Amino acid sequence: MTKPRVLISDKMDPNAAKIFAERGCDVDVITGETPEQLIARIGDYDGLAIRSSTRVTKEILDAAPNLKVIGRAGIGVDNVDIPAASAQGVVVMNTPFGNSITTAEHAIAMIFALARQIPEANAQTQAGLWPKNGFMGVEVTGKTLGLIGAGNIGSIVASRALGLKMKVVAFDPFLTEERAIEMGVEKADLDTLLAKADFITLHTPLTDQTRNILSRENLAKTKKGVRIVNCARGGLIDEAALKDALDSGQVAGAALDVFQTEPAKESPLFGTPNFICTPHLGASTTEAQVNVALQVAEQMADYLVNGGVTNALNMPSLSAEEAPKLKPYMALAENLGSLMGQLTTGTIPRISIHTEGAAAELNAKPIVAAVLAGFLRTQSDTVNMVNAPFLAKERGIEVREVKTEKAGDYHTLVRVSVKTDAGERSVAGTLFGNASPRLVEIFGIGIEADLDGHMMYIVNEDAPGFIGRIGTLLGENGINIGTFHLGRREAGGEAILLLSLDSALPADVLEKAKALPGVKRAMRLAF
Ligand SMILES: NC(=O)c1ccc[n+]([C@@H]2O[C@H](COP(=O)([O-])OP(=O)(O)OC[C@H]3O[C@@H](n4cnc5c(N)ncnc54)[C@H](O)[C@@H]3O)[C@@H](O)[C@H]2O)c1
Ligand SMILES: O=C(O)CC[C@@H](O)C(=O)O
Repeated sequence: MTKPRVLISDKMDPNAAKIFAERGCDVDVITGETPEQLIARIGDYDGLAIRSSTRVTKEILDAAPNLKVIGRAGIGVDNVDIPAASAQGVVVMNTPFGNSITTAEHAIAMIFALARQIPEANAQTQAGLWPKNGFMGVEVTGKTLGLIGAGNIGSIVASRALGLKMKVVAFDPFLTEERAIEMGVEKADLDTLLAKADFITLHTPLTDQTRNILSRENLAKTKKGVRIVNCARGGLIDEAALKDALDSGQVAGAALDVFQTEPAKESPLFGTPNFICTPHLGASTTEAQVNVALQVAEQMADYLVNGGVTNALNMPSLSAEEAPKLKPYMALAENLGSLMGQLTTGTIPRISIHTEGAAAELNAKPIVAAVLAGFLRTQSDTVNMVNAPFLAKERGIEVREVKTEKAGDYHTLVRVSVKTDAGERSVAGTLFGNASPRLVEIFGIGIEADLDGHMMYIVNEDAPGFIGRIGTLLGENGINIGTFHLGRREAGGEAILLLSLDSALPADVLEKAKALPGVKRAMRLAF
């Protein structure tokens, strides 16, 4: 088996390259390239490991037919076009915890830097001014910290602030009352936070809801003399309004690690008294960079080598322990989806995936994704488990998951049903010996068959002599039958025949099969 190839395109701790090599990947470290250079190179790689400098655009993805995974050594993935990656079936992963402590500590450092004006005092002291009387600070003890965003980083900031004897008021629409109590913070709405906080620190992603969360209007609602820290994302604060608020004294100090446009080589805020900044250094500690580099390499190698999925933003997680257990189910699910896709025509408004018995105890998301991939691959050969759920949504297909823990006739069963113009139709399969996928039902008719390679599907009237006729037709045309499976509703009623063939069925032979007496439907299948 050829080794997966990985490109590390941003400056990253050398442990990442070491881990990739140890886990069976060929790795190249080529940083600082232009987008054009990356476009020329990326076609050779299965994995791309990045920090924040590489922008993974649709143009780069279009030039990357072999790419399977993008790994962000860090949290924010705003430099990756995730919809384009998903559409192309590329998994996007991040390392959501590796730099949280470091970034939280940067926010705390910024709070102190503002409270005691350390950068400016340092600059003037080193300029020989000894400005002993120019820098009257404030204590943080007893002050109220307004936390906007109480996730991983926000909650670490809150615990550090509580240790510094600050009171913490948090605004986060997803923060429950119980979690707020556990964190020791007061849950508040945004206006209350703005009115109460002596310091405000932001820890949300940049979304349509959080963009300009500190807008001109909201800055005007703050307590006069508030100090503001942003170590999350540029765009959360209206920078022009912040400049005016600093000038007017409404805001006594502001510390930004992140800017609306980065790299921020110029800004109206530069040079404003009581404004301090760092060049997106929130995650820049030795510890955090080792953490995220190790994590991203482990996660990406696990995916490329074993199929394990951790911290993916566009695919359900699948641990390396779960992967082997789920693997035969995913093969079964994909085959059932593919069978259904080949047997049905017209628009499909709904697909239901029903797991029963042992299958119902498993993580259903990968099974569902595999059914959809199999189903949609009959319409497009670029479909995989990553983009299938997005494509299904795009095509207006409602996807339902149903679980029945009690086993029926089979100890484990996956059933795929679709809504068609002719009503609900379903196919079902099981695993023999917990390992071998086996079809057990087509459209209400019991039939046991392996779905593999070239196959032929026939619906006919159950009558004597039919099997001989089809055998003769195939034999006369040099087509060898591998396996032969029969099922019927009742004697003399509708019967189905599934044949595995040693070679593809030519179109003219298919036409002759369709013309045989009693044949209602005949088609080629491929798995
Ligand atoms: N400066 C840096 O170098 C650096 C380093 C790491 C992370 N970050 C950034 O810090 C931010 C926070 O990271 P995290 O790991 O804590 O993320 P997280 O997902 O754990 O937490 C984000 C929190 O924001 C909350 N939130 C979402 N929408 C909100 C809204 N409209 N109003 C208020 N709260 C809202 C969420 O409920 C969640 O609790 C991210 O933007 C990340 O990219 C920056
Ligand atoms: O890689 C970096 O230095 C920045 C990381 C940070 O912005 C993140 O979102 O993790």
